[in-house]
Amino acid sequence: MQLRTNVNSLKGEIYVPGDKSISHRAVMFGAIAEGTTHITNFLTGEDCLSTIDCFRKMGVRIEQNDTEVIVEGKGIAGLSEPTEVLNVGNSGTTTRLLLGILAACPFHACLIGDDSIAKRPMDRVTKPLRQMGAHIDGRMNGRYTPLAIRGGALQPIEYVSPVASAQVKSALLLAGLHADGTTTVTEPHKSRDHTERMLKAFGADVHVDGLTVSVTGKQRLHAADIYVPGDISSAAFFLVAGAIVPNSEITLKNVGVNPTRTGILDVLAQMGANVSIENIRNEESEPLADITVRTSELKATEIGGELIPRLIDEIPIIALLATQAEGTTIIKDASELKVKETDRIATVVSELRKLGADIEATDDGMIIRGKTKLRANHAVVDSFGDHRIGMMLAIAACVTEGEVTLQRPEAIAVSYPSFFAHLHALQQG
Ligand SMILES: O=C(O)C1=C[C@@H](OP(=O)(O)O)[C@@H](O)[C@H](O)C1
Ligand SMILES: C=C(OP(=O)(O)O)C(=O)O
Repeated sequence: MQLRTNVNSLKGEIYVPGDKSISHRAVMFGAIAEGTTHITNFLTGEDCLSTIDCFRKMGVRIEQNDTEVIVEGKGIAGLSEPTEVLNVGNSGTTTRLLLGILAACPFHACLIGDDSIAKRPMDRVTKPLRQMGAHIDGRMNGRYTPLAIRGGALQPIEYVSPVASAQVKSALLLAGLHADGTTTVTEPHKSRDHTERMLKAFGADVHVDGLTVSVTGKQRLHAADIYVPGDISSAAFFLVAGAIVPNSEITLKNVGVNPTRTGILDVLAQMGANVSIENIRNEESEPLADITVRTSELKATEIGGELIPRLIDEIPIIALLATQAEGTTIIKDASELKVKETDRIATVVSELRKLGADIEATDDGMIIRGKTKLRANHAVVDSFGDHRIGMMLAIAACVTEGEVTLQRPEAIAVSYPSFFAHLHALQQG
């Protein structure tokens, strides 16, 4: 696909699609709850459709009409043994959270995904789930898909996770809901807390104490109505675009601003971006706001430590932002990037270099020197099948002089099917 380069201005108002993390959870929790769950502003990205497909294969009735979803929950005991393999597609969240649910189900299920999923470590959940009593087998002793699981009676666990991962935390809490006692998970830094918030909305007893979360076992969930806020990880592409493209002003409406997800806003502020956040509402469950960004003079910054889990999926687009900031930006403590849809340290560095960026990989992040005028002489860049790399490159092209072709742009539909429609609308604005 030929990308639009050297864009003069981006102007307008965008409603980014629903949050991916929250959409997955709404379907999963709805499926194992008792009663009918109504979901609005659901993300129709491929990852969330994989989650729906897996639960339908276990006998759950799910009606999906664009962004409206109705889940006929049957309770955990109402799931049935799938006659087909469960295909998680490209979705790490589906794989890991589903394993947590299946650990409590007394039947056999097989999980497969695409080539990217087959490279991502699943032992971070299969090991503790085995300790709780689930029978799991798979390639490389259960490290990689394909995986087979037979769940059943579970013991609780007190788990100290080596990584700040909401997927690990959520998988163990979901298993813990059905164990015989109290399960606790402690993480090194706080990861996104959508599971904790949504379990409460489904009537569960969840206790949060700093970095430790606990659930008592043998709990039942009760159906809830869930409104999914706009995904800040999708908004991030236009927050950066608005800051770096000349003559721009973009308002992003109804964006989720849960504090465990707003690291990107902290970084934009540190770098001097012209961003205003208005109309913050709904703070009890999942807070929302309208965010406006205007073209900005940017300065370099350092990003690491507890900030990393609060912006982990935004690092590719933050790397682009740093190429347009004066000075040296250092991103560290981010080795988790190596086990995402691609090794995002390697793919960000290789593809931005093709556009002339001064960027180098380190063991746990990258170093970016700015400000660089990006230029391309018929460059061919590649998403490598990673949606966030694809979107980052489309925004990079907006500030590049020359011609840029993007390979495998279709990956973007994993989390933001209307991305190019929104980008074009802002170019007309
Ligand atoms: O729980 C979630 O919904 C997610 C958690 C994060 O992964 P990790 O748990 O691996 O950090 C994030 O990168 C992913 O996009 C979604
Ligand atoms: C890492 C991501 O998702 P997942 O782990 O669900 O594949 C992402 O969306 O950037």
